Order: sequence, then structure tokens, then C-alpha cells
Amino acid sequence: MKVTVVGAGNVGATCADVLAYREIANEVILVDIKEGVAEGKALDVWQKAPINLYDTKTTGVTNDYSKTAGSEVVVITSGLPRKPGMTRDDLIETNAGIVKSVTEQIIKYSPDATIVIVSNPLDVMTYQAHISSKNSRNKVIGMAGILDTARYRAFLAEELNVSPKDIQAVLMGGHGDTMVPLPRYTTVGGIPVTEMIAKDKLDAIIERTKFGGGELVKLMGTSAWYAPGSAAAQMVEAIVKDQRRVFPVCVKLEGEYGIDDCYLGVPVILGKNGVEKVIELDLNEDEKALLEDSRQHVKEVMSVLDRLS
Ligand SMILES: NC(=O)C1=CN([C@@H]2O[C@H](COP(=O)(O)OP(=O)(O)OC[C@H]3O[C@@H](n4cnc5c(N)ncnc54)[C@H](O)[C@@H]3O)[C@@H](O)[C@H]2O)C=CC1
Ligand SMILES: O=C([O-])CC(=O)C(=O)O
Repeated sequence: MKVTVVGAGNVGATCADVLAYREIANEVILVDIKEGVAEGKALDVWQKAPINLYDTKTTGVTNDYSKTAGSEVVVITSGLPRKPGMTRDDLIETNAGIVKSVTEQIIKYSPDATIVIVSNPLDVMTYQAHISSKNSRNKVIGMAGILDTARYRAFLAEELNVSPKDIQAVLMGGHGDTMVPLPRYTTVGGIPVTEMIAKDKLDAIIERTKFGGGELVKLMGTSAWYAPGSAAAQMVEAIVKDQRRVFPVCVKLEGEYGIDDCYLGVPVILGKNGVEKVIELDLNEDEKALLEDSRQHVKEVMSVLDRLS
């Protein structure tokens, strides 16, 4: 079982490392455009194997897509990260070209691969990969919801002084400030979160979650990688092991939630065919309004992409 990660920067290298040390794949190919970077990081991960006791073979290549042939899943992280003061949408011009060319190369050698997009702006880059690959919607998906819910769960765990393992949550919408956390679907060891925390504290956590990516950009001068890399690896694991995990994933909606032809994060079942099923929640009027705001924002950015191409 072979998995390719394109982009050997912060997120891509972290993802490859998790895929290797957790033995999610038998073989990991790391690709980058910069000479030597993927080779070096892959070698470093491989040299960690005798210490951390795993046998996933990790190989790096510079732009040689023939080595990626037959990949079951491909994670695309190539592209610019944002700097302080930028929005994710500011990355569209550069990253659209990168995601397009990378997807075309990938599909040439692994036509049946499920593609997991990480590059930003996430929802629109997933749309770009869908157009460039011409693959069905279940096999071209984006990672954001696992990361956004992880941030929300981590903040809640800290506030409630409980294990993050026991917080379950759903979050929908685009990967940006219009994301839609759903307190109604948040539980702490099965107990509705609203019974555990005051409304003002929960509202503050929701606000912090919405700007969770920006908080890290401000601190570090570039965006996050440990949680994003792990989140992408968790999606790969669900696919290659056919786990049928229930995760929020960015997928093209085709009528679900009354939305057509737009990429948004929604809960899905993730298994060997990529998205096995989109789960439709019975949203209330407030939640529907938030999702509609998110849809409108993503649609606007999608139209920028249409103008660029
Ligand atoms: N969806 C999400 O939740 C998240 C998305 N991101 C996004 O992921 C992307 C990567 O972030 P980082 O890893 O921090 O950036 P980075 O700058 O550390 O790594 C990006 C890598 O892509 C490579 N690259 C550029 N063009 C390429 C091409 N045509 N082919 C192959 N490799 C190419 C670069 O050489 C670099 O090594 C950014 O767009 C960032 O905004 C980051 C975190 C979370
Ligand atoms: O904030 C960024 O630019 C990177 C990202 O998407 C995140 O960490 O959520």
C-alpha cells in the first residue's frame, strides 16, 4: 500500500512522518519541487525507523512523478503558506497553478488514487483538483474539518480540564472565518457540552476556533503543521484501512443541505472509496444561515478561480 505526499514542507513532511511511524502505509513517497528537500526529509524519517520501531519505507524525489505510480492515496500540501496579515484566500493565484500542475502529474501515474488536498485556500483548491483530475467527487476531497474540530476540542478540553479524547464535535462549512462549529452536536463523554460550560465561555471558544489558524500564523510567522499533518494522515488511514470513520471533510455538495456545486466541509463516512456517504444533519434555522454565509464566501472565491483559468 503506497501513499504519496506532495510538498515536503512543514505540513507534508509532518504528514509523511505520521504515515511512517504509525505504519499507516507500507511505502511513502515524498515529492517536492526543490532539489534535495524531499530526499533529505524522507531519509531523515527512514533513519528514525530503527529508533521508533517501524518499517514503512519513506523515499523522497524531486519532481519525479513516475516514482508515485500506483499510489492509493495522494496528499497534496504543495503551495505557499500564509504570512501574518494575509488571509488564506490571498494564496489563490499562486497555489491554484501549483495544485493544477501537481494534480495533472499525479493522475497521470495514479489515475485511481484518492486525492486529499491540504493547500489553501482549502475549499477552492479542492475544487481546482477536482477539475484538473476529472475524478469523481468522492475521490477528490479536502482536509480542514478534522483540524478545525481538533482545535475546538483542544480548547474545550483545556477549559473543562478533561481529556481531549472525550470531546466529540462536528464542525461544518468552509475552512475560514465562516466555518460553522455546532455546539448542538458537541459532547463531552456523551454529555451535551452545553450542560458542562457557560454560554459565554463556549462562544469565546467558538470564536477562537474560527481564527485558530490565524492565531498560529501570528505566533510563528507561518502556518501550523503538527496538527494539520496529523489530520491529513488520519484521513489517509481511514481510506487505506477502510475504517468508515465519521469525519468532517471538504467535499463537493450535489444537493445535500440544499447546496449544489460547492465545496464545503460536512460530516461524511470516509472509507476505501474516499467519501462513502455524505451525512445530512437536520440543521436548525440559525445553523442553516451560518452555513449559507459560508457557502456564499466559498462560491465567491471559486468564481475568482474560474476567472483565473
Ligand atoms: N487545510 C488546512 O487545514 C491547512 C492548510 N495549509 C496549507 O498547506 C500548504 C503548505 O503549508 P506548509 O507545509 O506550511 O508550507 P511550506 O512552505 O512549509 O511547504 C510547501 C512546500 O511545497 C513545495 N512546493 C511548491 N510548489 C511545488 C510544486 N509545484 N510541486 C511540489 N512541491 C511544491 C515547496 O517547495 C515547499 O517545500 C499551504 O498552502 C498552507 O496554507 C496549512 C495548514 C493547514
Ligand atoms: O491558517 C492557515 O493559513 C493554515 C491553515 O489553514 C490552518 O492552520 O488552519
